[in-house]
Amino acid sequence: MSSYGRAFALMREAAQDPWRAYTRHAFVEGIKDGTLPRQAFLHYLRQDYVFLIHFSRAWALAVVKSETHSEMLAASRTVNGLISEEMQLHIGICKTAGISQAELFATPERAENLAYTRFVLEAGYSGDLLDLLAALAPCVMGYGEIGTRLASEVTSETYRNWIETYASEDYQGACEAVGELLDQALTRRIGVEFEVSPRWDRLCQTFRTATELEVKFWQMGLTP
Ligand SMILES: Cc1ncc(C[n+]2csc(CCO)c2C)c(N)n1
Repeated sequence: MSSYGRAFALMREAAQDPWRAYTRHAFVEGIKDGTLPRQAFLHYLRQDYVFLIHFSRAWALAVVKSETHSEMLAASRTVNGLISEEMQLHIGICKTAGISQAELFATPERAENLAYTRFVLEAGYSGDLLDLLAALAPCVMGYGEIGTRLASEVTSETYRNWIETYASEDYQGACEAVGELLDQALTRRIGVEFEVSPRWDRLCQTFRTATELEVKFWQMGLTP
């Protein structure tokens, strides 16, 4: 996991239990072995589409909270990747499954979904780039970790497309870029020994809460 950076490895370690519940959730295992009901997957995708709208807004806020050109570049690349690739992927899969764009756009937002994205946005509104990135990191790196593991353990063709998206070199590169952004943003604002600063515990707590909200998001996926 060191390819996702030093800060991520430390935050992940501090949130070990929820991290495991997130990356090895029954929903994820159902994607791996193909036992996840199609209806649950499509319900998840529709909610995820709404999720990505607000996540794109949160990454746009990261551009606002940037202090250097390289931070702006990394954040704006993620905004672009989200809107032009990840959201398009969802529209495409839903279309193939017979869900129109109009239907997708009209998806009522579930409370678990709202809680997660507004928590992230609030971390950014009231804090600086570090608070925001600590809330954003579990989403980005968690899917990177899930994608890599599932690509090597997959036993079914059913959800191979989804797995390949997150296992792809492209996506793994995006995770590495966010890991580097997090390390550099911390070093710039706190110093190289950021993990001994008074801010560190609170940043780890934000990371942990976002991880717990990812667990609840999977759980929501299992209850259409
Ligand atoms: C609930 C939920 N959590 C994480 C992701 C994955 N994801 C969302 S934004 C982003 C960063 C830009 O690539 C990534 C990887 C998702 N789709 N849905």
